Amino acid sequence: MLSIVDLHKSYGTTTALDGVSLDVRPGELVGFVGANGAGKSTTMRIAMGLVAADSGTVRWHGEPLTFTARRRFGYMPEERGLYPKMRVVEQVAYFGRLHGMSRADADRGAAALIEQMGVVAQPRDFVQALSLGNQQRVQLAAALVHDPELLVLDEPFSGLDPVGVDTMAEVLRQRRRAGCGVLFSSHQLELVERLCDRVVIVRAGRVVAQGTLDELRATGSRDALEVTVTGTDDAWLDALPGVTVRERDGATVVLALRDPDDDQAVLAAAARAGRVERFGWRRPSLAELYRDAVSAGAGTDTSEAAA
Ligand SMILES: Nc1ncnc2c1ncn2[C@@H]1O[C@H](COP(=O)(O)OP(=O)(O)OP(=O)(O)O)[C@@H](O)[C@H]1O
Repeated sequence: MLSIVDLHKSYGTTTALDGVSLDVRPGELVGFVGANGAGKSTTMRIAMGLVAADSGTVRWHGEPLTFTARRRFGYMPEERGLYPKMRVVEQVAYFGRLHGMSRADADRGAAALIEQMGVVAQPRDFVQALSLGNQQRVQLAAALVHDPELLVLDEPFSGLDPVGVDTMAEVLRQRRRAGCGVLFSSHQLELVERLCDRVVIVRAGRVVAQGTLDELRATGSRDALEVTVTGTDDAWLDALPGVTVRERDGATVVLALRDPDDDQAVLAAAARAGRVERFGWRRPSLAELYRDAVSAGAGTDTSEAAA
């Protein structure tokens, strides 16, 4: 297990990290989300030993991280790091050898991964001749070739086409099944919601929420009531105390109820006003949970470390 504990990091007067703690367990996909500049890349760089923290620790299975342990990690940096004048398979195999693989194993592993990642290229093509999305697939292959125990991926989905996203997601699921822990950052919250076992939300260098989606739902946004009524305007809502309109879209309103047991009164009022086409509770999406967590005053951390 990777344990990141209370990382602090400043660049001059800019506080990049202000006490970030998170864990990544074997066989677990953890989504790392937060606004631009929130501190995701800095956390990942410190975990990979590329940047020194001002304070805090990074542990691997309870021990301080060593160079040998880090060789068992796979990393996809945000700034990417391919050699443009190397050929595609040669490039991936090179990363394998850097992680201690024999030439034969690295060559074999590289060729298999290039195929699995669906890279559109000839083996003898130079990396620089590939489209950005294909370079990104090569970059993931380079992070995976030595069969790492932990993957740290900085925005692996950005810039991929929909098929590339599916391929990348399936590869990550496979690694999870094989017991690999995965920490990846992303701004694509629907994807994170679909893929992750746990989510860590960071804001201005602090973790403001972390846990499974159910844990976040238990402490974050309450469920919303979605009602579609035709043949009327919104006036039927006026007489309902304790009901707030969160969203409106044509005949559909999304409501927050102070007392969830008032839902039957809402249904009765809607039926009196017009034709009720749809009525039901909706669980908050990760996007809604995220908005709640990063809004001022949020501070929900359901991790054991925070308990
Ligand atoms: N090398 C650096 N020198 C100075 N400031 C830096 C450096 N690296 C990061 N920062 C600052 O630290 C803060 C955190 O940046 P970081 O790149 O970790 O955010 P992020 O969450 O990865 O953002 P994004 O989603 O845009 O990639 C930002 O204010 C950034 O400007």
